[in-house]
Amino acid sequence: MDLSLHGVTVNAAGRALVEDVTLDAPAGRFVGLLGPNGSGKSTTLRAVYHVLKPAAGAVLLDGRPLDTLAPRERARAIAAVAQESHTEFDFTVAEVVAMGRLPHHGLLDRATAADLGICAAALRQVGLADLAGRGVLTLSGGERQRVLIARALAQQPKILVLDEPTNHLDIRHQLEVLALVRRSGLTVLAALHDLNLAAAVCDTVHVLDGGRLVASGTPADVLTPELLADVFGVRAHVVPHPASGRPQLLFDRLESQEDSHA
Ligand SMILES: Nc1ncnc2c1ncn2[C@@H]1O[C@H](COP(=O)(O)OP(=O)(O)OP(=O)(O)O)[C@@H](O)[C@H]1O
Repeated sequence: MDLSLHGVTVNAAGRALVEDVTLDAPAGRFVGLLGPNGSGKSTTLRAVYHVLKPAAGAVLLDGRPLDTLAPRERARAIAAVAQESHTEFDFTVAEVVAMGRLPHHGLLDRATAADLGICAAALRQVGLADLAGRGVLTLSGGERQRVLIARALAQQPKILVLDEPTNHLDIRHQLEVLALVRRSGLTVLAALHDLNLAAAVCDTVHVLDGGRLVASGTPADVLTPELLADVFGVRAHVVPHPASGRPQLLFDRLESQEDSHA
């Protein structure tokens, strides 16, 4: 399913948090949303998973405006893993993942054998099958993050919206989760802070700065030393990864940046 944003503006507290954002996430592509802290990544994603309503513009699924879809239709199309989504209730891991099946049933319907199979497969995919009976409050931050990804996969959406999906994950799990999401074949729109991971995994990236899109294209086109200096205020060298050929960034030490300001 194609996801596109057309001129999306989101206002709050009397100002535009994001303004006139237009981007496409074509079916099956992994699209990264990059930008410094406070640049509007989460706000943009919230407009996509319908927690915030754009003041102008539209979010389109296969060309249909998101707000013309019924809530259940939206929930079947889009699964989101938001930043710091946490629960105060001590549900088991299996119960949290089973919540991903709700858009496919009524709230009071019992889970079918097929649902249980889908949930078990999602937990296996994130490497947490052994923790199905554990209370989520007893999990580490990284384990909890993987449970939320399993819940999103169990939802069997067409589009995955991920806000910092590798937050809390160690390096092996960062690579595994992103590879798993890529293999899923779903349309993915993900806010990512790690620019090297973004360069390794994204088909296209879009960079926000001060609530506006300032660059869009392939990681190689976008992640240039000039953009990294202008938008992130860092000096970086871009080198090809020796195995994949994808761009990788080597950052200068802070001292040498201070020297350059002297
Ligand atoms: N409800 C709100 N009311 C007022 N300001 C808000 C609200 N939500 C977000 N903001 C502001 O909007 C800007 C963009 O926030 P957002 O969370 O989208 O940025 P981000 O790029 O995801 O940042 P980070 O990388 O730090 O997670 C920030 O300056 C933030 O303080």
